[in-house]
Amino acid sequence: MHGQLAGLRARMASLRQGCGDLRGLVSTFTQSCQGSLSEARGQVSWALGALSSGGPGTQHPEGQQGPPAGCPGRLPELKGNIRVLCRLRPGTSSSLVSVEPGPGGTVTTCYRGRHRRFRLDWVFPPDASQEEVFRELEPAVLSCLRGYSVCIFTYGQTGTGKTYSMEGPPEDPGIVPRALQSLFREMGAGRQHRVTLSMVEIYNEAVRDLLAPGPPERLAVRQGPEGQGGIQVAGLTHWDVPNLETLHQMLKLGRSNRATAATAMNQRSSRSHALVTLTLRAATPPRAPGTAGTLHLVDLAGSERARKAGAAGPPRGDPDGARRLREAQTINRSLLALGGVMAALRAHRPHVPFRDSQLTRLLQPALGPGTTAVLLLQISTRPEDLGETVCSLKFAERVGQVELGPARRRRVPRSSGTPSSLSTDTPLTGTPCTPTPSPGSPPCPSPDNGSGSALAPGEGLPL
Ligand SMILES: Nc1ncnc2c1ncn2[C@@H]1O[C@H](COP(=O)(O)OP(=O)(O)OP(=O)(O)O)[C@@H](O)[C@H]1O
Repeated sequence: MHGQLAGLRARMASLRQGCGDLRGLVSTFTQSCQGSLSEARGQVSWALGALSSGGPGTQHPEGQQGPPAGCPGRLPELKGNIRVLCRLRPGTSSSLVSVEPGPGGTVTTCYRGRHRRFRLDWVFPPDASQEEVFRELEPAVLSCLRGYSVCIFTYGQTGTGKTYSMEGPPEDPGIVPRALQSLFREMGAGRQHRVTLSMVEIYNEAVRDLLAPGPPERLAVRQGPEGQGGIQVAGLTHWDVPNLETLHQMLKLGRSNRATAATAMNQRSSRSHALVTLTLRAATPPRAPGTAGTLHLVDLAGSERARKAGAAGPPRGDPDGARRLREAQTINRSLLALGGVMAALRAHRPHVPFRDSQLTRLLQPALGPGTTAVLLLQISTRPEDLGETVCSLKFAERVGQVELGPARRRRVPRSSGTPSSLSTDTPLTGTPCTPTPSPGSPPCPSPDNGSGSALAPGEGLPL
């Protein structure tokens, strides 16, 4: 009898535990349904309002502004298109390029006697401040805290200000430092999120870990396990970031490891594509699944015509010139591959050639269904750059037609390990650690266990 009673008690306890688990799940599910419903309601009412008042760009009744840019409720985002912002580099102004700045702004060019007008989601004039540019991106950045995947990438001819917009000088910081500050401010002192960072560059088609404890080595990129999608980068280090200060130090370290060189077009030209990935995993109530948002900040190397950039036809025995030429060729090839991917996505082709370059392979999860992507196009107004300015604008206009679908939040099971970097659905592996890097000296991580971390136009683009 005693034995049977003890058995029954144990079964009762386990049933109670099961009931508790179930209650937790039901309550999270209800909350998540309510959140999605109110988001959907907001989208529908905003869309109806915009339709009845004649579409986007029309005046809203007083006090009834549309949802802020980048928020899921915005009308153009019902289809989840890639948003395209355009920033003009300050410098020689020319009557051949004129702009109507602001939302739904335009850039008009006159090239070889032909006028063309490009409409973009937002146009920033040459005197736009770093603050103005970031204000337009901030809602998208903050949505990562709620589990959305956001990718912001800069694109444009060499020397047009991509790194300036992304990083900015210390006295006038750009998107990356502002985004980090904004995220940490939003999380507040009683932080509910675990933040993880990784940083890679693609130099001459080699993927390198900019935050590796030793000298950056070439990392292998491969497809994730069958059926789980995603990309894996073997040996990539992910770092737990305890605070904003540490994050800034790590980014400074990563930037100093990035390949740059002087060219005829830019004294400090980035010779590689740089990808910074932050994963923000929400701490969750017991037994409930959490969310893991991802922010990808991508500073692409600039497209360049080899001759103009001083990289063409190096005299014999000029190793630097030969190196610049090879860099320019690989940069242009990978940007061409990006154009190919965008063209396939735009046309909803069943096969998207993500495998054509390391850049597109790494960007695959960031351009997947349900992600939010923003392209910041940088252009020059100098008459001698006009051909490339028109080329970049054509590229951007077509990118703006790519539909990724309405943004979706990413849910993760409670017990997952290291957050994935560029992946939305790859299993999480690795040994996270809490580094305390000091400027100039690499932090001391426990790199991945070797099984691979989940990573989740120039001339004539094929669009
Ligand atoms: N909005 C701006 N205000 C002030 N200076 C700017 C601005 N945009 C660019 N610059 C300056 O122009 C120069 C080139 O900018 P930057 O290095 O950011 O170009 P890039 O597009 O990243 O070039 P690359 O592709 O060669 O790396 C820098 O000296 C930068 O400070």
